[in-house]
Amino acid sequence: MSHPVNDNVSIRLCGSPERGLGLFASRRISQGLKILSEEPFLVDESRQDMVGGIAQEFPALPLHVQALFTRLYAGPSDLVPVLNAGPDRDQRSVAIPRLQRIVELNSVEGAGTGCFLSPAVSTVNHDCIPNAFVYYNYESGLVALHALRVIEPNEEVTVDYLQDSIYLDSDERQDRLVD
Ligand SMILES: C[S@@+](CC[C@H](N)C(=O)[O-])C[C@H]1O[C@@H](n2cnc3c(N)ncnc32)[C@H](O)[C@@H]1O
Repeated sequence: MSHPVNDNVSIRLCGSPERGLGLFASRRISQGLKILSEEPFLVDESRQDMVGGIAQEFPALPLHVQALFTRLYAGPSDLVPVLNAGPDRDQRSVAIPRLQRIVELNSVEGAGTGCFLSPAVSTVNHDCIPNAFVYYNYESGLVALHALRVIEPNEEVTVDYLQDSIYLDSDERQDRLVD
C-alpha cells in the first residue's frame, strides 16, 4: 500500500499549532478538487462496533497496516511516541485499550452510513468552518477528501468532525467534540 500523504504533491504532514500533527497544502488546491483518495484500514457499521471489534480485527490486518495503525494519534496521555524502541514500546503500542483509543480518536462516523478508519484522513484536524470534506464511497471502497473551497499553499486542510451532524446546536457540538 502506498502512502497517500507521502505520494501526494499537493499535501504534506507537519506540526499544527496546539493540534499535534496536521495536513497542510503544499500548493494551491482548487475548489472541489479531490485532495486524496485511500483505502480505509477498517470499515464497520458504527464506531461503537469498531471499538468493540478491534481486539479481533487488529491481528488480522497486514503487518505494514498494523505498523501504520499503531502510529496514529492515541490521546494526550499516550506514552508510546516518547518511549525508546524495544519490547516495552512494542507491547504498549498494541495494548487493546490503546487500539480502542486510536479507533475512538481517528475513525469517521457518518449519520447512518457506517464508520471507517483510514490513514491520511486520520491526520486531518477539525475546524467548525472547514475547507475540506471527507466521504466513503461504498462502490469503490475508497475514502476521499475533497476541497470545499480554494486552499492556499501552507494553509492547513481541515474537516468538520461533525460534518454529518448538521442538526446539533452549538452546545451539543461542543459536547461531542470534547468526547
Ligand atoms: C484524527 S486526530 C488528528 C491528527 C492529530 N492532530 C495528530 O497529531 O495525529 C484527532 C485529534 O487531533 C486533535 N485535534 C484535531 N482538531 C483539533 C482542533 N481544532 N483543536 C485542537 N485539537 C485538535 C485532537 O487531539 C483530536 O483528538
